Amino acid sequence: RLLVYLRVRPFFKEELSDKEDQGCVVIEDSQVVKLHAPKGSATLKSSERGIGVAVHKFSFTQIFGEDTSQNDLYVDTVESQVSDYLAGQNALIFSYGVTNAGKTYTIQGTAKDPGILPRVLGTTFQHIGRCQYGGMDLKPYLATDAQCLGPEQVKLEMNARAAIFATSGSTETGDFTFTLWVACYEIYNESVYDLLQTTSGPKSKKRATLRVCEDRAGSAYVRDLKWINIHSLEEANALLQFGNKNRSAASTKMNQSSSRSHSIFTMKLLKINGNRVERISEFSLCDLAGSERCNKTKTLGERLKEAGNINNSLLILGKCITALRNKNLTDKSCCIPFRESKLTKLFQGFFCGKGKASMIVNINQCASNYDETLHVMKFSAVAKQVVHVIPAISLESRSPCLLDRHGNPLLRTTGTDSPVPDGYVSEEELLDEEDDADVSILPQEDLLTVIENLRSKLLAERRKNMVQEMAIRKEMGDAMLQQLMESEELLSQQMVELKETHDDKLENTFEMYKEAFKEHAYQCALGRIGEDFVPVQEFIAEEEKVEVQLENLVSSLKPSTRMSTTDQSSQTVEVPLPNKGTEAGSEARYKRVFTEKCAVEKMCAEKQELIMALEKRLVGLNETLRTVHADYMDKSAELEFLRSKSEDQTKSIDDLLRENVDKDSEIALLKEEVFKLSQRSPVKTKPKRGLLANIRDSVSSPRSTVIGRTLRKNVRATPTVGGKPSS
Ligand SMILES: Nc1ncnc2c1ncn2[C@@H]1O[C@H](COP(=O)(O)OP(=O)(O)OP(=O)(O)O)[C@@H](O)[C@H]1O
Repeated sequence: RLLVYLRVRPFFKEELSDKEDQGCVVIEDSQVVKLHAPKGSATLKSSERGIGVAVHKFSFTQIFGEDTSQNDLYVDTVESQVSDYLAGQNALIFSYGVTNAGKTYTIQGTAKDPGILPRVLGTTFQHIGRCQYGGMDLKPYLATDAQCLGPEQVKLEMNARAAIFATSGSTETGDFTFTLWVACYEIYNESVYDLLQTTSGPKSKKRATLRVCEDRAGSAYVRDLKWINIHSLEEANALLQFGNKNRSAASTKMNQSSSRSHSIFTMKLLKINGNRVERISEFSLCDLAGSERCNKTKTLGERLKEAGNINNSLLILGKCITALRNKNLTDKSCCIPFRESKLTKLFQGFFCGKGKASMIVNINQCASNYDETLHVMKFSAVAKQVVHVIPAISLESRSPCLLDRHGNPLLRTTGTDSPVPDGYVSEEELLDEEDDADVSILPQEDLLTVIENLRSKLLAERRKNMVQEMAIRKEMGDAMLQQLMESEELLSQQMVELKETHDDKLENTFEMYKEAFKEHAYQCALGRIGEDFVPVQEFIAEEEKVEVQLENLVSSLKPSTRMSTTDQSSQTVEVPLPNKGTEAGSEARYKRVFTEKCAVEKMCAEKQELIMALEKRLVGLNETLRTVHADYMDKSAELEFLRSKSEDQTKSIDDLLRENVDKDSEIALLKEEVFKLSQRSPVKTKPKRGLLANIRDSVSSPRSTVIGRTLRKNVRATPTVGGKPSS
């Protein structure tokens, strides 16, 4: 079985302060972990709608919590594979997870706390000890073989070493039996780049891309990859640094894409007996690109590009792993789409008997990453069920072939020879050589086979492209739909918020008016009280005075009634006139009342001003209200537009899917037709150039339309009249 380990990264301080710790990852025991969907995650929302569940349970070969040291991880995961590698087996370790989950930390580690790779190198050098092969003339060749280099080539190898280590590269000679060669490369956007390439040309020069080819036995290798012979752990570390520097320099050019490229470090250990290479074992470590599905913040254009390339490798890896799990393979690997990406092409051997592969899954525990982490875990669950169904090839049958400096077989080492006949050129190599070799020199049967192969390859390629396009379109459609749904949700949320603030504002305004009116009424009442108010003592004093005056009046009237009426004219009626003291009191009272009246008037004027200001504010608020209302109407219209657009998109996706189904059936028909034609018509030997042109024509236009193909076929099938084509 494929060994699948899980490593959980500890939280960073910033993550804790951002409340990322919501108990999403719960390690039950050394093999079982539970994932709890946090608030706001799509998983939780779906589960609330009755789709899926909020808690998932996963099991692994072994789980490493956040306290696991680099050494413990190494000992428990890789050490046994390193022992196998030193004994001659091949091994592959790859790390998988989202960006920032700790993949690079696990593979490379830090200077203080080295990861798996430096530890593997350390163990290897410990094993080799002083038994190193002194020369530099035995080097790995293609996928599994070795080459004996001539003096000139050795010189070149020494220069390559010197360019990296800045030393002469000379080594002591002695009784050595091992030699270690390493290479380092990355795959970005389906292009392979050498990370040990020393730049000699202009800085702006584009990095050279390398090709993935197959050797005679069908094993994949990277052509022209730089292999460096290293003699110590220090050299290994220096080389790693060199590779990392190259990677980061390139990543700035590629828009910080280091986490979106797969970086692979491969070492080949040659065991040498005298001047014979007894065996070669390979150990590869791959730091995969971040597995996030790029549907969060990227623009559609970017997403399309990456969905079609970088993540395509991961997609194909996922497909291969799923197919490996599903298929009970016997000896065929054709159903597994290894060839659909560079990464899987290179990994293929490890799933088909070349060696053992194991995967370290890295996750962080952040709530905001939950959905992506769940995706990673689901992938891992499938991977864990992969069984290495093809038995490992025995060491004897893997004895390398030794070639001379020109690549011709020098001598066969022990073990059974490869069943592949000498002079056999693999299809891949044939295609690779297409630019500089004339295939028409091949015998007729071979040519026919090549044509057949090319034709089926072309069809497969077209089909693959179509399927890929469909997948991309579907992903795009889903992403757009998701985006539309999100914006719809956002807009309705905004609307609710707008309504709420609007209501709040209205309520505030009403309250303000109410208060103002209350205040106004109160002030008016106060004013009225001020006008009518007479202090009680004054009132009583006044009452007493009136009584006294009345009494005076009554008493003064009494004698006059006793007098004759004739005297009435001369009689002076004593009208009670205010005495001096009473006059002064009235004046004072008048003054006080007047002052109070003035104060009240002033207060009234102020209140009037306040009312005016409030009225003005009310007008302003009404204006805002009107604007908000207009905004609201606009947003509603926009929402309506987006909704109808989304419906259109869904409709067009449906059309495309339908179209693709039609295309599939068309391909099937064409295939049938081709098959019938090839059976019906005896093959005519065509002139070399013409045939080559035909092959090139059919190979060089994989994207030509169905109509184009039909036309070509018709032209070829046109009957000839007197040896000349009829018009
Ligand atoms: N187990 C761990 N213990 C302590 N720190 C860790 C651990 N794992 C990762 N880190 C730290 O977390 C950060 C991110 O890790 P790393 O760069 O390895 O993530 P990654 O998955 O490789 O990201 P990318 O895909 O971008 O390369 C680094 O600073 C690393 O030092």
